[in-house]
Amino acid sequence: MTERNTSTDSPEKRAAGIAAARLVSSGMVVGLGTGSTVAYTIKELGRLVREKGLDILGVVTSYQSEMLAIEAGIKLTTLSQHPELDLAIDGADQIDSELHAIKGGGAAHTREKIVSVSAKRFVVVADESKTSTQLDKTVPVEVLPFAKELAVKKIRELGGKPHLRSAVKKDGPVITDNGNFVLDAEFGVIKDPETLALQLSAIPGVVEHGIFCNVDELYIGNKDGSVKIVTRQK
Ligand SMILES: O=C[C@H](O)[C@H](O)[C@H](O)COP(=O)(O)O
Repeated sequence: MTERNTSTDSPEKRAAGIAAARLVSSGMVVGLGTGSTVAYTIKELGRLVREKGLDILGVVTSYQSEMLAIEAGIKLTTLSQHPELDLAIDGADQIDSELHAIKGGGAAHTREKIVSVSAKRFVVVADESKTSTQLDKTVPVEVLPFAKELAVKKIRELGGKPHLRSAVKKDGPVITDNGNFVLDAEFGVIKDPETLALQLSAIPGVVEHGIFCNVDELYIGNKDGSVKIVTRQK
């Protein structure tokens, strides 16, 4: 697992995050992702709520995005109250040319996947450094603590090298918002993300993994403030 860069002062991330906020209009129920890029979207939506009367409901994907949304003044709802969302916006750790993404650098990918699949449209915001022709970053796999050894064995059988993610400023493993462990699995270049996604999902005790095959659009921010939009070919 490479070190997480959550710098909050990035012109590229800001450009992408703010551009995606323009997709949101009054009356929408919006999935709010987790991480430093979508944080710009959440703050911008908060500004539009306060200054322009934007009337939306948000569904958060983590404790972090919940706190940010509350601070921004965005009204929140739940998937129980609003099971179908108009739009979900989130960041990614890596995204390939066919818009397969790896997420979960912040261990939020389980709720992020549930929220993104609940949305009619899923938009990823990122800077250029996240783009790649093929996926080759470690894949975060959230597992029930009870199932850790089985998951390690099964991931090895799939050709992966799993490592239990360790906490920072706490001894022992990272515990997700759902009370589980995260295995970061190295697979080298992932030639067929959709097949690997299905294989990981089939392991008993795997709660969710970080391969996302449901991205509709990618907003790539540049230093000069411009944004390139890539749409998935269906
Ligand atoms: O678990 C975390 C999420 O999947 C994030 O959306 C992802 O790690 C990207 O975060 P950032 O925008 O901070 O690079």
